[in-house]
Amino acid sequence: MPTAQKVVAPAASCESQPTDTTLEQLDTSLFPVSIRHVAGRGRGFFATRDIQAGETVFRAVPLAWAISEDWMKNTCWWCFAYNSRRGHPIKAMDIGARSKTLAIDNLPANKKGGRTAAACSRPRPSLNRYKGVFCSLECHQAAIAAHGGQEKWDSYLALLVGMEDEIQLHSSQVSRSNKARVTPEHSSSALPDGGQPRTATNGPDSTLLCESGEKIVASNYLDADFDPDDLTDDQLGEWISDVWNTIAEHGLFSDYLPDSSERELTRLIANQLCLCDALSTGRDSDTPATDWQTEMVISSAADRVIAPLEALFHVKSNETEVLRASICQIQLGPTSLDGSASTPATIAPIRLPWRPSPAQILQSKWGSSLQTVAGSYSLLERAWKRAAKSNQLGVLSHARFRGVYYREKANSFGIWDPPTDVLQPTELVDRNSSDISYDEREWVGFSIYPTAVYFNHSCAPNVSKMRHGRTMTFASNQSVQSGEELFISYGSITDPVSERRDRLRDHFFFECACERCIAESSVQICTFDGQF
Ligand SMILES: C[S@@+](CC[C@H](N)C(=O)[O-])C[C@H]1O[C@@H](n2cnc3c(N)ncnc32)[C@H](O)[C@@H]1O
Repeated sequence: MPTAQKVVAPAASCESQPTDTTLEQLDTSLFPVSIRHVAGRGRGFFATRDIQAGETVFRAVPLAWAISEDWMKNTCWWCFAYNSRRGHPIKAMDIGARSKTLAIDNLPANKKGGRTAAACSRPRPSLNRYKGVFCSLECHQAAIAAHGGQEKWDSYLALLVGMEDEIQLHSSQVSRSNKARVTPEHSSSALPDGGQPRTATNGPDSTLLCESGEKIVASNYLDADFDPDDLTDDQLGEWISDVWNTIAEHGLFSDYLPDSSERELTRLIANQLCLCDALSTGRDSDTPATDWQTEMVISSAADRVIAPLEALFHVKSNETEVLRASICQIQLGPTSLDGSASTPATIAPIRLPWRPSPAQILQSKWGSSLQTVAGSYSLLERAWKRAAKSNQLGVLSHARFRGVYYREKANSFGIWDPPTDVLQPTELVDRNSSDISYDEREWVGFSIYPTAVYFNHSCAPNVSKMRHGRTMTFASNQSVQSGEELFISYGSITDPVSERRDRLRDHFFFECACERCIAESSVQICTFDGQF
């Protein structure tokens, strides 16, 4: 999301690979669509009958969302109504709750503003307020209901305030450096090499410094037969989970201050976790994921959303891809934790060769790629602990956090004002006509529409999106024949092919293989058949 959030993006991603039979079950008589598997693109929406231009083909309500930090006072937290000039009248924190539960710790202050002695060992009361607003009392009530009642809503606000407090605290502490540092207990003295900084390794020809000070040519220690692709996502997921246990236990990356777009994503994750818990109350957590997907599509027709809570625990392929890409580098780390550094890392098929120490994680190149996500998790975890009545918030774990993070990273919809798709049907006729510029619209946040995850992208889409309040409606912008695939666009489509494809790669991590790109490209396009 950090890079992708200013782009109109689709929700996406399902982590389990359902069979085609299951996908066919997603047919719903309420919309003229079914979801099928298509070679090269994973799943997609298909027309189940001839569709006229302008017909509604699908509708979705959001599961979670985050309002941009810049427009919090101007955008209704519930219905996304945007008022650029005056903002909205009802402030989330003015309605009763602040004095009761929002202060992180309602400590008595003495007359000079200091705290009493008894209070000194306790956390400071919050100086921050959550800036979110509502356009009406109805929206405010709807938000409370969605969270499962006043107490849970107040706790959620306390969490957001806790995040502000942590950000403020860290801004002052980390203003000089936004990089993760090795804290004393995990510092260089804990390194197997006795404090020598280890050379970052870049690949088979890199060197690293061992305990003995001896430089090892890493390529000597690579198993020539090893192929990271031989490891399944589950195998990698197990190892990733181990590493994250170390990260969480030792509070690694807590020095890292996420930037504003990462904070927005972190707020969205907080929102999703709290809403999921509220929505899941009383549900059978053993319900298979595919049944949840079916239910999600059907409930979408009734403008309801249900929470695919247990789906968060499946390892996401984009998370394992990150590891797979740098797996050779990881194996080049200090070869053992017991000091037998000259023993080459052996590659076990199921478990990777070593569980890195905190210092090794901090210093490894792969570890630094975790900085953003682990730093954001650490921020949320601290805020979670700070929040009054945090037991009302449900459970925060790195598995849940990672589940949402990797699932939604590139798969949210931008919330724009005005709320229409940039591309209108008439503009499709003449692709040379100037696009309504994204600059003419305001990006006020982003949201997750889990039932709309199956729309694939085309640079000549036959479906346009229109947001009505929080509901996203998908309508055909041309006539579509039964059996044809329905495509939306994931952003502006008026750029030249190379720019369009670069943007999709950078923001959504795939090579566009739409018909228009193929027709306009001289290069061979590789397609992807997997799924997030
Ligand atoms: C929002 S998801 C769409 C649903 C997805 N096909 C699935 O099965 O989960 C976006 C993903 O679909 C695939 N995709 C969508 N449009 C594509 C296109 N034009 N060319 C290639 N792959 C595409 C990419 O893998 C992309 O990451």
